[in-house]
Amino acid sequence: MAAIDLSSPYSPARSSPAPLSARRSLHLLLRRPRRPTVRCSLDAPKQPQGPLAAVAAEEAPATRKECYGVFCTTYDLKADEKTKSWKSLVNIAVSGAAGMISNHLLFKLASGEVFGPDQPIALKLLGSERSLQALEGVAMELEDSLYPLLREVSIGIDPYVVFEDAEWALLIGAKPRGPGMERSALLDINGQIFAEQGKALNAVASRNVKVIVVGNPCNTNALICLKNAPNIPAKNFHALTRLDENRAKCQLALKAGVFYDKVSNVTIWGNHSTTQVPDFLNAKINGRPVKEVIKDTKWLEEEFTKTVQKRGGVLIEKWGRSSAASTAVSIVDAIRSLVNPTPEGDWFSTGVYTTGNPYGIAEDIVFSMPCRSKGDGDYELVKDVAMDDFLWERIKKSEAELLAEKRCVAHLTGEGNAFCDLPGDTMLPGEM
Ligand SMILES: NC(=O)C1=CN([C@@H]2O[C@H](COP(=O)(O)OP(=O)(O)OC[C@H]3O[C@@H](n4cnc5c(N)ncnc54)[C@H](OP(=O)(O)O)[C@@H]3O)[C@@H](O)[C@H]2O)C=CC1
Ligand SMILES: O=C([O-])CC(=O)C(=O)O
Repeated sequence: MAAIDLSSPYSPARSSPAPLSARRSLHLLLRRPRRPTVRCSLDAPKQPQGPLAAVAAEEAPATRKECYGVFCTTYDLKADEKTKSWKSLVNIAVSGAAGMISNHLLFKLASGEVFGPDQPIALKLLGSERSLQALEGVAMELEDSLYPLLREVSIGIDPYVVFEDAEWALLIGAKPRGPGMERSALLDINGQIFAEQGKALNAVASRNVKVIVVGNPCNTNALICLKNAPNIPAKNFHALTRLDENRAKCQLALKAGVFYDKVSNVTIWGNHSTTQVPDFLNAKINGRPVKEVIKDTKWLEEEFTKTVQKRGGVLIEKWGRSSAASTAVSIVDAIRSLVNPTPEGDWFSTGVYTTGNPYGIAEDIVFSMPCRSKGDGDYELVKDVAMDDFLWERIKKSEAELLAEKRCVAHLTGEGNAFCDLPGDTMLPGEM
């Protein structure tokens, strides 16, 4: 059995690379000032649940060895033939972990389909006071799923604790835009969340943490986050536009009558909003330019573009809630595109910091562009894509929207007073 230091606020498996004899445990991590980690069981008899469990345990003597359930079992992985070739533990932080997208994503992460069957992971789940109880439920479901690669689960409400040593941060939690709410108000409320989380990542995450911002408006949230994390390379921050790319591939496949694995080189340019530009000029079907395969230019310019831009809203009308499962799949795709080499000749779309971009896009915003990866978690921009007037005109509109969003959050990026002059038709894909 691994020795357990209950006087330490951190678990023995916390540092990375973790010893392979790492303890599998479920922690409950609460607000600063940091407290001793509480190891508790979600089904422990006579133990209070939720925040009370932490309080009760905190009052307990430091030597009290409370530990229940499967996450407290100590495994000597070296002794297990199957795990001899496993890599070091990877710490993955997820915010909005009790939300709908996370409810799909966490199980994919734990199954091994994202990082691979030889990659043990620790999940560090960020919620809030309002979601802590639900977060415990999520942790219980993870517990009951018996994933061999899931070595550690922590839940908490303080990003400075939950993001400690995170090597990936999947930032999903954000307030949804309610009826009658101005987009500027949404930018401000969510911007504050991402400013705080950027600061927390800057303070406690791995220096090379890769950050994928999902919570909307994700491009500008990503910009706010990176501006508040000056010690982390700006290049490491992404805004999720992979769902838009997947939606575009699906529409092109439908129109051409092919399966969607025949569609490649699809770029989403710009903002994850209704100004996004799905690029059919450079996209390919069966290795041939889309325009050679789909001769209906009017459809490409009008219907295809609009369908992709508004897909999220149509789905909400039908389903009554926003895309959650397909968003989780697209987060998986986005991560896999960074940890696996991009197939020869192809690329993927992701919203990245524009500094030094070769396309003439305004500097200092987060803009979706075509990228490639060697599979090391990093990426490079694809430089040789064609541009025409149709594409460029629309790219400039999305750029203008992002520049307006940026002016609106200047108070959160350290660039002075905010001035909000957002274009009237600015909308998220999920809005109609
Ligand atoms: N980029 C993309 O392609 C897509 C982005 N999205 C965006 O992802 C985000 C999450 O979506 P989804 O999981 O479906 O949403 P849910 O409503 O299911 O969950 C969102 C989570 O956000 C958290 N949250 C943070 N701050 C607030 C707040 N002020 N008020 C209310 N909730 C808050 C809540 O968790 P807690 O209480 O724990 O903080 C909640 O669990 C949304 O912003 C959505 O617009 C959705 C689809 C596609
Ligand atoms: O607007 C939303 O919350 C949903 C969204 O981003 C999408 O479906 O692309």
